[in-house]
Amino acid sequence: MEFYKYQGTGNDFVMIDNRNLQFPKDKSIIEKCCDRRFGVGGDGLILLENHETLDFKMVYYNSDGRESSMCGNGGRCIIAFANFLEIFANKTKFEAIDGLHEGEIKNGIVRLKMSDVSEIKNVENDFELNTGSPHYIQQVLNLANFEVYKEGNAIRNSELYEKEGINVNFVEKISENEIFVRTYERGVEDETFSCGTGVTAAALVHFNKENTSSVKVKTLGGNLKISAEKHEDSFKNIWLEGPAVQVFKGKIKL
Ligand SMILES: N[C@@H](CCC[C@H](N)C(=O)O)C(=O)O
Repeated sequence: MEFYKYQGTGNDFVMIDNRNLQFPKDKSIIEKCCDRRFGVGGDGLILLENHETLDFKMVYYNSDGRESSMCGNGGRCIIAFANFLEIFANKTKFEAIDGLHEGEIKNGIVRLKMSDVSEIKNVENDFELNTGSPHYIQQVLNLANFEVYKEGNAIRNSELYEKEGINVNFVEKISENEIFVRTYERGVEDETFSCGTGVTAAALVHFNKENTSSVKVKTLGGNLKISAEKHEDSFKNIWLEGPAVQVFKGKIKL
């Protein structure tokens, strides 16, 4: 079966055109495709499928082989893939697990409209919110030397989150206009180079504190940009923007 590999700021995905519904949605096959030693390797696997009224449908699996909630970088990568497949030229609308998304592509930069966010909860000095996937936000200093795996794994497996899991983001403010984010991802159970729904969550917490509406986000895999509109306690018109690149293509032996 033909596959493509995409990366969005280092968050990497096995991408499959499943418009003919030929891909076997089997946990162990997906897990093996994402395995970096026994398979192609990726933080997740994404299927592009037909949709009755929109341009396409996105089906996302974490590297543990389980279908999961929304993936922001994966959403940007599937927009680049749909553009490559000539499903649309500049602007698109597609369905993902959290609902309808809009997307745009120009000069290799992909913009994805995220779901509205209605609530940011305080958890002691930290925050919890859902940007299509559940996220925990902790602000730290000296993030470059922070033990993301150890601390992220402890929060993700704490009594509060152990059952459903959560993605854990550590955030350092660089300036009013720039933050640095590192993420421990649920379902990968490791730090990834970037997490789109995670940087979006970190940006919304930053907007609340700084009273701003746009921020540049540095991740281990590159830079992203988030903008949003605040309406009382909720955020709307949230856009995640950055590069999404096709890396190679090949054939998977199933
Ligand atoms: N890499 C993602 C997040 C993917 C989903 C996450 N692992 C979960 O299970 O919640 C992103 O870019 O948003």
